[in-house]
Amino acid sequence: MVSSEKVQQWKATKYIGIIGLGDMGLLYANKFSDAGWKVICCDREDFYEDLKEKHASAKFEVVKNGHLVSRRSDYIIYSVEASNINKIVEMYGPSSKVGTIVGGQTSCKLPEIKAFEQHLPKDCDIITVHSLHGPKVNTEGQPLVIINHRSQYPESFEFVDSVMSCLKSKQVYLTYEEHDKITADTQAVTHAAFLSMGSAWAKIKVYPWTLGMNKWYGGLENVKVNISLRIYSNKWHVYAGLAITNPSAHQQILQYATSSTELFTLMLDNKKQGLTERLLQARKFVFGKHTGLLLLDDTILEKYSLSKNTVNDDTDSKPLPNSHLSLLAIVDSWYQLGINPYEHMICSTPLFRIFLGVSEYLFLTPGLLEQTIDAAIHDQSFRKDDLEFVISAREWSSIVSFSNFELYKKQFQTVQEFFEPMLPEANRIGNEMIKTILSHSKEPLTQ
Ligand SMILES: NC(=O)C1=CN([C@@H]2O[C@H](COP(=O)(O)OP(=O)(O)OC[C@H]3O[C@@H](n4cnc5c(N)ncnc54)[C@H](OP(=O)(O)O)[C@@H]3O)[C@@H](O)[C@H]2O)C=CC1
Ligand SMILES: O=C(O)C(=O)Cc1ccc(O)cc1
Repeated sequence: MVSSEKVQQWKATKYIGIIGLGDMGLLYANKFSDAGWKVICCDREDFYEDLKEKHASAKFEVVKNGHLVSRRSDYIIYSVEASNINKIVEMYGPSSKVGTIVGGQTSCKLPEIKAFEQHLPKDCDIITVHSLHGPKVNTEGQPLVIINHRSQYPESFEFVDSVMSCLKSKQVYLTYEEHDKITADTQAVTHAAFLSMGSAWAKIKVYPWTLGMNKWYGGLENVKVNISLRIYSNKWHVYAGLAITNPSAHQQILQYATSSTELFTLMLDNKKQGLTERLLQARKFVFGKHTGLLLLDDTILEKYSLSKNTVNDDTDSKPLPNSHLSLLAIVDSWYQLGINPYEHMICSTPLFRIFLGVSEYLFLTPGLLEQTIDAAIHDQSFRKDDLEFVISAREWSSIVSFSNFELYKKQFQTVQEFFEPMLPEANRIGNEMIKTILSHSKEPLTQ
């Protein structure tokens, strides 16, 4: 434990540098400078004048480029696009002050670590981080991974730990290999599922919340819509970077597409027994040891709809039962890959916990799985949607496995444009929904 005198001395003498003043860089710059650390930031040189003016009254300093940040900082954090990390570290890394500590915020650590090893002077230590949440989520209590990759100075690790402690996040210490394996299981496949839902709706030109009580109605459906649109309201490079640059993620996303295809085929072939047996095995593997309360309650989530309809508007219609293919497929994927999602809670993002929560609800609410299988086999109402969903899941998997950033961007932005008019409203409702879900799960899910 570092003494408070020591921390005060560091705050008075040391500088934290942030290269990349985008959403996450700005979050860190504000948090660290509010906590009394001296912070120097930069973004691209072209933005310097604008940023200097925009942040004129901030507690942190804006400088022209990464060289100027690097030569003065005692801890440098690269908070830039994953696909550019090598180029940017190559550019500014050699300007790092002698003996400084360097880290980054990119979501997959292998390319970042490689870039640091290749371009940083040998006298620099490498201690890198990853906040497992988006820039608008309260940092308190959320997982924050700290990777002590190379430190030759005894105080380096304590220093980074002290700086990070002002985020009040749950600090988790891993190697970069452990980090990348876990986040492939949690983040990458979660995003693949919600990206596929969104692109399926966009392809059939459906805004699901406009169909009244008839279709896509209820708490589980609200989660699907709100989380999907939340992802599409963000920047494509965040999702592309963490999926494409992480080799383990390719396998997870491919399994998700394969599970979707195989379950859908069983539905088309009317193989109720085969479908039931496969899903019961998956349930036993993933939720077999589950005890206690479920994380999510469908009724809590019912009010977070983008729909302007109220139940009374549609009293004659009954919601059509959904096959919930996207949720069946994730539990099947975990089973096929031998992943216990509860073991990854230390490194979970809010979206992953919500995805696990809705899957848990579907598989563990008495009678709901049986009712869903019945609908999947006998009711054709969601067949067209499910077909598009399967195609979308396979498309995303191909794009990721071919490491095609350009196609990823194009596919993402096409869907984004389709939902554009609704994104601000979806974000507002999604934020409220997430707040409610997180406040109902103070303790992370346990088994
Ligand atoms: N957003 C999220 O939810 C999370 C993101 N991350 C990761 O954190 C990193 C940053 O993400 P985020 O803040 O969302 O992304 P942003 O796009 O908001 O921020 C990245 C910033 O870096 C700037 N940049 C690019 N090149 C340079 C350069 N040579 N010198 C200085 N700045 C440069 C970018 O400018 P320009 O836009 O012009 O390229 C941009 O402003 C990514 O690797 C992301 O994967 C991690 C956790 C959560
Ligand atoms: O919660 C999620 O999965 C998000 O979408 C936000 C996010 C994006 C990238 C990260 O590296 C961490 C969190």
